[in-house]
Amino acid sequence: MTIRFGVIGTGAIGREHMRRITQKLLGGEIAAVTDIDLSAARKAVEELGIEARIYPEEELLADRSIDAVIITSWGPAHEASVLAAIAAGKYVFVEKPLATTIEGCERIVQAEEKIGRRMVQVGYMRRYDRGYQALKSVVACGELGSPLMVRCTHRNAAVDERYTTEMAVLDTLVHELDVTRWLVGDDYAEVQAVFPRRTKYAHEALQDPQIFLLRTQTGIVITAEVFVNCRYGYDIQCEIVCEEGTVSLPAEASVEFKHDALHKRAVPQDWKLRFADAYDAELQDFINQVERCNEPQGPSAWDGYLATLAAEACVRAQKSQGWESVTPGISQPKFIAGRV
Ligand SMILES: NC(=O)C1=CN([C@@H]2O[C@H](COP(=O)(O)OP(=O)(O)OC[C@H]3O[C@@H](n4cnc5c(N)ncnc54)[C@H](O)[C@@H]3O)[C@@H](O)[C@H]2O)C=CC1
Ligand SMILES: O=C1[C@H](O)[C@H](O)[C@@H](O)[C@H](O)[C@H]1O
Repeated sequence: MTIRFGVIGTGAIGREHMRRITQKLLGGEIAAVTDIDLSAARKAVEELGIEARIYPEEELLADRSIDAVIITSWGPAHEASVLAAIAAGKYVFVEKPLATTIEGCERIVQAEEKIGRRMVQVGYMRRYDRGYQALKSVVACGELGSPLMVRCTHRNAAVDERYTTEMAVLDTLVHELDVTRWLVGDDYAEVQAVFPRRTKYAHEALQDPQIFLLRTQTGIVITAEVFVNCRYGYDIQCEIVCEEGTVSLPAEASVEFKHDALHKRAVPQDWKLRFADAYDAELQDFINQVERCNEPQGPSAWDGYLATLAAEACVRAQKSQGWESVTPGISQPKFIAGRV
């Protein structure tokens, strides 16, 4: 059976996911697309050279021939589309964030709870990256003892004038917020923000770089740096310090040069390439589960809620410069309990 997908939002990553499902992955096809700007949807279909229906979101979600939806619209639009897709009985892959408000995430978690099964997978693709999966295996097997500290770095070469101080959390740090709790198997208790000296390459309204301290419920302390005008490339680092040793995310495989008295290797420049295999793996997993009428196995609505909850506390910490607590307002659904 080929899973017929409807895509909601045909911008940068929406087109990326349409291309990978059409040209690379197995078992899925793009049967319908929509966008708040239908001409953008039409252009995306034409560029990909596929036959797909183009119609408003309401019609797409009412179309019984569509098995599942992929939501790659602008973050604030996610909640409404996810809730409508669940109500229409369609499986949902939604790009991060699950929703841009805690209340929106709670409504989605409760909508799933009402039907008693998972329908949603959130696009926190780093859990599908082989390097992060290797990190998690080492921590989980306990050969280094318990994790005590984690050091993360999330650096982009440059961002434009529209990028804000809050987006450093809501768009960027949110990847570390999801993947780190998954790596150490522990949830956050409190967070703090520290602002170093600003780089001259940050536009006037942007604090850059930023450092976040997060303490988990068992006392693990995570230092997460976000630096979005680092100039030299897209540099993602993660080191976990345990009682008897450390384990680090491997650098992406790339050739090494020894030339002209220098020993050098390339730094990745683009998140699309750095995590290309992880995007493929998360969507192939989603396709496979939907094909078997199984619940999605990737990051759940509950994971998406906890990421947004921590992100919201980080945004509060940006303003207060003090410790801000991370306290869930709802309980974990029973059908998700114990799954990390
Ligand atoms: N997992 C990852 O590594 C990445 C995730 N993302 C996430 O994907 C989402 C989209 O990001 P981009 O593709 O970079 O944005 P974009 O701005 O390139 O595309 C967004 C598209 O959504 C459409 N749109 C906006 N509101 C809509 C609505 N209410 N209904 C339908 N369509 C609507 C816009 O017209 C546009 O075509 C964001 O949530 C972003 O955080 C983006 C880049 C990487
Ligand atoms: O989701 C993403 C990308 O995956 C990059 O990791 C971030 O740097 C970017 O800010 C965000 O849009």
